[in-house]
Amino acid sequence: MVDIKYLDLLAQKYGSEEKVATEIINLEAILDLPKGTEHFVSDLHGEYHAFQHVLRNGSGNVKMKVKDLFEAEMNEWEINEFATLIYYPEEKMKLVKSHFTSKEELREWYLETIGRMLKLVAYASSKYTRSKVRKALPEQFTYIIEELLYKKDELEDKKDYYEKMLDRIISLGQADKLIVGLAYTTQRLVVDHLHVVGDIYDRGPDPHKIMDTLINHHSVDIQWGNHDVLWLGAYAGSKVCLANIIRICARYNNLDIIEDAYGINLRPLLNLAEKYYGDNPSFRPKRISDEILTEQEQMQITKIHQAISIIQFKLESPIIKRRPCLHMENRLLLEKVDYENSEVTLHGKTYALKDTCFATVDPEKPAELLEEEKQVIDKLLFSIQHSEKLTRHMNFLMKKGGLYLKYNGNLLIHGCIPLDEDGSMKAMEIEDKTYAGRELLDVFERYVRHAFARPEETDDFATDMIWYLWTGENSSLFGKREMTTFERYFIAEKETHKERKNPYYFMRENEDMCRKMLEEFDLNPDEGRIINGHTPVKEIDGEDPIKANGKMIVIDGGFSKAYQSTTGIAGYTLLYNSYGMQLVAHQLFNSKEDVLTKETDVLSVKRLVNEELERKKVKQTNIGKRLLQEIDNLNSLREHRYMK
Ligand SMILES: O=P(O)(O)OC[C@H]1O[C@](O)(COP(=O)(O)O)[C@@H](O)[C@@H]1O
Ligand SMILES: [Mn+2]
Repeated sequence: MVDIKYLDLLAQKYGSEEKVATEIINLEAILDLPKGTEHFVSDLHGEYHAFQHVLRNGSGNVKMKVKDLFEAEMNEWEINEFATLIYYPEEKMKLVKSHFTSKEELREWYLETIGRMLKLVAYASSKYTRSKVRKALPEQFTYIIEELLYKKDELEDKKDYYEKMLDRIISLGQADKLIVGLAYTTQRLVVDHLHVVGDIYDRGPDPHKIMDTLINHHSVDIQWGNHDVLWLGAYAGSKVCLANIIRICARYNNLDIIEDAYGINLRPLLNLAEKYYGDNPSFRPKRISDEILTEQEQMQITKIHQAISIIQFKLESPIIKRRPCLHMENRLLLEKVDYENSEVTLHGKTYALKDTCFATVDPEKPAELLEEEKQVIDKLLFSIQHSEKLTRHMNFLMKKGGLYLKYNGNLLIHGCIPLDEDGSMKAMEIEDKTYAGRELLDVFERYVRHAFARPEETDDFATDMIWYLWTGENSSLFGKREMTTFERYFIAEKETHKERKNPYYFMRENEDMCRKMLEEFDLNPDEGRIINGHTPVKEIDGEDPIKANGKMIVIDGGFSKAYQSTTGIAGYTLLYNSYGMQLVAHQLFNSKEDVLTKETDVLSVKRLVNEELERKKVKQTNIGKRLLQEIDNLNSLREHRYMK
């Protein structure tokens, strides 16, 4: 049954039969174009520069296209230099231009470079409609570029016309801007859509810059990682999440993110830290190699790190007590400590404590915050909830993000789908109802959205559930039995540091299990795949990121510098274009300067995940389905309004 009101609205939009017909023809043409390229990244962990690099080179896609076009006329060095110009046009142009000694030389370079860039843009845009390409062009040059792009050299007089146009661009001093514009257009065209499979935040120095990049990106979605949810939780009013994000920033020497990027005053916390804490080897910041810190700076961070960790441990206690359904009583560690003998008993075994810093802990009421601690955390919460930039970033995370995504037949999820040992979906009882599998993830997400919409409520169930998503056994984002933060600070025995993983992380090697999980999400197991982040793939030990006969792909390859020694590489990305899926393993990214001066583009090794038997078209994608629906509606409009 056609909804008449809806048709009225459509009729207003199109106005005439010809316009409806034109739109139908247009949409049908789009359906037959090859599917656009999807780009998957995960576990960026604040490594903005490395992320920028894979975005700018389209995971090697830009260079591949340059080679396709120019291999015959350019040598390897020239190809690399040209590719670098596409990645970092402003900086590279400055370097290149500094070598020229005459105006004529520069003019020649402009003519050749702009000519090549136009060819590249034409090639990269061949699978898009003109209107889509137009949107990717630099606004101020749209007209000129379109003239140049769609030129036909055969006509002599036209050739003249184009040469004149290029000459004028150069003489009017517009060539640099045009080159920059064309470079960004190319970057944009090689990747149609970006998926970020979680963990933008923590450990690395620039998550806020990544967020700004994503906000400006033409087409992106995000599957929240446990670290992203931790930041969402803090913003949504969870004090324990807030203590965690500051603790992690202190641990990795990233307090600048809190202070400078988000404008939060850490003075009250520092005062508290100075009052109660001294040096402590367990709390010295990591990652001090790239930045020399004075002894005094290190000491300040060490003290803050202790102060906020103790606040965190104290804040965990009341949540665990008021939420028995979370079954986290074994994490009431401050209560378990024997303060007199400085030891703790875990799973029946007693361990000596080391590097303790319990100056603010009252053994009688270990989880009680001092008045000063209360004030500090309340002030911090007020500041982060009023940080303009953080508000923007968190709203964006909510708008573009979710716990999982079904996209073009695949399931994208940061962590796991909690399973029992026997491979069934692990059930959890929440507020008197039992959930498992997809339903469990859906209810988790509802709590996140509920808490986010009510930032003034700090102790309600939904807010506590965000913390559970960070650290709880049944959390699809964490997926481990317990988070052993306390043990790693205070107990030497490594056996206590182990975080036992949910069976999912072993069973995902099995094809049938992956098929079952795809079905749980109503996806076709013959065609779909699960795309995962979260657990670093240890290439170094021979671990394969492509699992379960290609049904499971794990793309956490270690953008995070802190984890690169475990993985042996510097991150994976996944590309999915009309020909199939390819996994790209990236080698270490040193710096932009290295790329610019030595043309040492990060070496990337590509591996085929699958090849499509027939080139995939837009009509077989999510967007295609939407377009088909639109065409249906337009046909109804024609039938009901114009065909009498
Ligand atoms: O390496 P760190 O800073 O000690 O952090 C370890 C903690 O991070 C986690 O691995 C979670 O972070 P990831 O999502 O990046 O794996 C916890 O399981 C663990 O307790
Ligand atoms: Mn993670």
